[in-house]
Amino acid sequence: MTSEKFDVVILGGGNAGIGVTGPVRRAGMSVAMIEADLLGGTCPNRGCTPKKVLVAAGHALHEIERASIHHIAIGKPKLDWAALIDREKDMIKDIPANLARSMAKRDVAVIKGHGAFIGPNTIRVSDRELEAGHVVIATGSKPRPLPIPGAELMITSDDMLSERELPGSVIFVGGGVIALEFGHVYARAGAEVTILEALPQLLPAMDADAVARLQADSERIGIRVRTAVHVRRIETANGRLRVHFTHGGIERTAEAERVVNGAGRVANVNTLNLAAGQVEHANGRIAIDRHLRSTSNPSVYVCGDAVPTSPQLSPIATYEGDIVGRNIVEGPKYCPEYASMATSVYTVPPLASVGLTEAAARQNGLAVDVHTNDMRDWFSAKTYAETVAWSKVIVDQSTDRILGAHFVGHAGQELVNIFGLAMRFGITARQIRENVYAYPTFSSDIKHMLGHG
Ligand SMILES: Cc1cc2nc3c(=O)[nH]c(=O)nc-3n(C[C@H](O)[C@H](O)[C@H](O)COP(=O)(O)OP(=O)(O)OC[C@H]3O[C@@H](n4cnc5c(N)ncnc54)[C@H](O)[C@@H]3O)c2cc1C
Ligand SMILES: NC(=O)c1ccc[n+]([C@@H]2O[C@H](COP(=O)([O-])OP(=O)(O)OC[C@H]3O[C@@H](n4cnc5c(N)ncnc54)[C@H](O)[C@@H]3O)[C@@H](O)[C@H]2O)c1
Repeated sequence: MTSEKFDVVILGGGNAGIGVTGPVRRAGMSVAMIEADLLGGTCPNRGCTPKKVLVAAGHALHEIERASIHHIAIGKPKLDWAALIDREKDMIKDIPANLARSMAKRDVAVIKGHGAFIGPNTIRVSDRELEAGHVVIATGSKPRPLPIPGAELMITSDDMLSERELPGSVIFVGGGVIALEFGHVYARAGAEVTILEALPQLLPAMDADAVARLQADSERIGIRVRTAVHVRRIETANGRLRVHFTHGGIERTAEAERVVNGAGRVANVNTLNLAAGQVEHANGRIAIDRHLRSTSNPSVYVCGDAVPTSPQLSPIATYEGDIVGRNIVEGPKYCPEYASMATSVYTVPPLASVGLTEAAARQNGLAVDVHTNDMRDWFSAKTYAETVAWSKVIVDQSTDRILGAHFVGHAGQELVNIFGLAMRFGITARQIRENVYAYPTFSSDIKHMLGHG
């Protein structure tokens, strides 16, 4: 076996891995990227992008549901699920080839196959051995394996994005982002949806008041939600699936055609032979320092969903990849900063969030002004007949800076970015209020969301 030499070998060609290539190639380093499956990874092929195509259809159904408020008469809509899945697949089909072209243009050697360590600076892929100055682990995440009998009967988000037949009923184990986003699409398409969440609150990391609004609107469209459950086992029953769980100390069951693993995702690092790479890890979590570097092997960096401590989001994967790339070029100088990273749960209406929740701000002992608004009576919300239009903005009393902003509906998935920008660049609540906004837009409501100062 011959050994090839590269300055940087990247394991994984998703957002994180691609993010690394910019800085290291600009510095003239030689780069190999090993990708076992589709270039682009989860976000464009099995995540954000195809999911949003389904969400857009759910949004259209939501608008149709409220057409009568605008005095538009429409018959009962009928969604052709198989055609929708075909549309989704068609929209993403060229992405891996386009990315391959862009990596070739960047002079990145893309190698197809599964890479794993055979030494601290050596990676094997098929019958090739790559000697690397630096190795980057950008291998993403996979659904959390659940240690319960019948776990193998569950499907995953990958299956939901591919199955051309709409199931009549679905149970989600876990009430996080995947359950809510897909649950909204399925419920609007006509499926019975049940969500079983272990903790007392859906979307446990999100602001409790925002989640309460979203839960109420999810129940309005027929989604059954049970929180604080303990899922015990799953079994087949007359061609369906039966989930056994306890709720309030009482044994219960729920049945559906499909049961989905929506219980979170864990770093996909267990087939990398980390021991051979001298990469310290415990329970599937690689030990890293604040520069995203392995604490035991200084040649190894980690970025994206494979990082066990940061939010698993596509822009964060790209951002961490860029930081790792810059740390490889300049030495370990840069640390990721997550405080102003906005995120959105693409339900219809969406829940969008940036910064601290109210509970976290209060736990930190900060003196805060909390501006909460139910905006359903505001002109903009009434114009569009919004079912939920809610905001909460948390402002630091001493600095007048934004600490957190949370929205349900009211174009919150767009407005949240304005608040992320304000947080990142220290724009104060007063300055946000003073800005002049195009009218009538949802953004023009921002100044009213912040009270009168
Ligand atoms: C259903 C779903 C919807 C989502 N929606 C959103 C959203 O709307 N917004 C958002 O911000 N985030 C969303 N996410 C999260 C987002 O997709 C991820 O955070 C992001 O894609 C992570 O990028 P990554 O590069 O770290 O990992 P990935 O994109 O998963 O890339 C890792 C790559 O490594 C490859 N690989 C793994 N092991 C090896 C190996 N040993 N050798 C070679 N290659 C290997 C894999 O094949 C994969 O291509 C969603 C996720 C899911 C599952
Ligand atoms: N819009 C987006 O940005 C988006 C969309 C989809 C997925 N994602 C990413 O993908 C990742 C995975 O999504 P997800 O929804 O699977 O995870 P999640 O972390 O959002 O939610 C998992 C939920 O499952 C619960 N849970 C865990 N074990 C359980 C059990 N045994 N029984 C019942 N409930 C259980 C958790 O308490 C949590 O509420 C997320 O981290 C998210 O960042 C992002």
